[in-house]
Amino acid sequence: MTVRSLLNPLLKVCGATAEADIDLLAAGGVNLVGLWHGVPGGPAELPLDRLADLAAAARSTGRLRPVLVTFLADADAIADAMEHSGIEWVQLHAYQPPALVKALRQRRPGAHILKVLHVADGQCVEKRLIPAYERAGVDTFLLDRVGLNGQVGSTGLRLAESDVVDLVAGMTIPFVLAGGIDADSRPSYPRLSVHPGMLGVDVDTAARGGDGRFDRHAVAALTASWGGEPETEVLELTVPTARPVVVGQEGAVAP
Ligand SMILES: O=C(O)c1ccccc1N[C@@H]1O[C@H](COP(=O)(O)O)[C@@H](O)[C@H]1O
Repeated sequence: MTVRSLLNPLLKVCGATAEADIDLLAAGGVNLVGLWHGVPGGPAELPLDRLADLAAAARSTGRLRPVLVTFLADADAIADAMEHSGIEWVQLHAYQPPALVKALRQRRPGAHILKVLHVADGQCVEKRLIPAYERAGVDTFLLDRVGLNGQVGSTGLRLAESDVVDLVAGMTIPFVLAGGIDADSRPSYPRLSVHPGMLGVDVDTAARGGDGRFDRHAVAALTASWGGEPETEVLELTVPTARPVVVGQEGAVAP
């Protein structure tokens, strides 16, 4: 086991669809790239072979870790996509139950499972399920806002720190913050951004320009504000005052 110290959160950017996206995000200092599979009708949806191509392209940069982002609710289909693409991190971005997490954990024991918790009208929809998700094998929770019409994912709507700070206090595993994160939003999270359990931030809308494509200036502004340190360098740091995270095998991060 390695004790890991993060000076800044990891930066994840979601929805790459081309090798040029991967190059832009890697050059911009991003740590994790979200690749969609099983997001029906989504503009960044990838068939399995493209998922595998882009995952390989991300790994080949030496700094970008691919994350499968999915609405799928079938553990075997998710595990098959992970096996096919070689992706070890998965973001369950919908209302998949703890039983699915448990089944996926059995199929992929070394995977890093991120489970999204949705916040609507200031309340976490899955609040009562948090202990069950932890027992089922979730590694990290991802906090995101539900859109005004029930939209899930890429709402561009900011979470209020006061809505989630108590929620985070009851968790036994790390969390990633999402929902309208941009280069100016860090001061809105004075407590969460220094919380020992905060593993990273996840961004879609604010990484893009007016044309909907990733924009290198927007990505550079996110990196400057939120961090995005190379994981390999982070692993070598030992700063007593930084937030500690324990890293087990490659890709498995636990508190
Ligand atoms: O980006 C999407 O459209 C998307 C689709 C399906 C699942 C997740 C998706 N994105 C996630 O949305 C949040 C926050 O996005 P934003 O910065 O508020 O636009 C983030 O967790 C993305 O992974």
